[in-house]
Amino acid sequence: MCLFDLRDVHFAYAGRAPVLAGASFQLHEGERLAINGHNGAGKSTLLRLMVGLLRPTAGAIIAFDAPRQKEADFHEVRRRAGLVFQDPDDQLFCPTVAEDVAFGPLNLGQSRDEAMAQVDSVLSLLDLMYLRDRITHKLSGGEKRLVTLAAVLAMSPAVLLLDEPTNALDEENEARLVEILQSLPQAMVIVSHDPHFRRKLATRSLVLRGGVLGAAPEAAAQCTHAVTR
Ligand SMILES: Nc1ncnc2c1ncn2[C@@H]1O[C@H](COP(=O)(O)OP(=O)(O)OP(=O)(O)O)[C@@H](O)[C@H]1O
Repeated sequence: MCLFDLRDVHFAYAGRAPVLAGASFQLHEGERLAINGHNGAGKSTLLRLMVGLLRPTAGAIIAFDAPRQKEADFHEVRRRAGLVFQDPDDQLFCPTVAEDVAFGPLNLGQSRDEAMAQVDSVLSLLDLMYLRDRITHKLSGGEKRLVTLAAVLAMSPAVLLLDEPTNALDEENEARLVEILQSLPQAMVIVSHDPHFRRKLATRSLVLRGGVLGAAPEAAAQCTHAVTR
């Protein structure tokens, strides 16, 4: 099944030069697609377009087999595709870690008990139970990064969109993150500047350059699926 199909997507921020100039790619079930590209190439912009936080100026976004255009179209997309933002402070806003992780499940209609059980399950999976009752804004950068992943996983998304997930992580936590992500069944898009991390996880790699996506040099060593550009 094709989870995302971006076709010839163009995008520019108001009054700025185009960031995306015909970006196309597909994400299929079971894939871990790495996207690389220089600073400012538009990788975070691409992820934001996928979940409707930005709208393309031209082109099509098809997600979970339906074209998505209006805000209402993206509500379902945001339930099924969890975006871990590059900056954890864009994502964490509750007083405690447990409340931040429970926020998504509660928003999806789970009872308080169900949400709290989900919090414990996800924090245990990530070995983060020791952070459960900590005040979120007093966490270290790496701790916040792991909590944002927990908050997204708590919503059991079908697709994970990870924007620089290793930022601020030490070697031990990066290795643990690799293990966790390898063990997850979800398809994912991994935006990362870390070639080692990409090599360990990606089943396919693309590079965003000049506003379009193309095959990455490291792709030769990987198992490849349908690459559209
Ligand atoms: N809200 C905004 N308003 C105007 N320009 C923006 C905005 N957000 C990003 N940009 C610009 O759009 C371009 C693409 O930014 P984006 O964050 O998508 O790049 P990126 O590839 O994720 O970069 P990095 O690797 O540094 O994280 C950059 O030139 C950036 O300065």
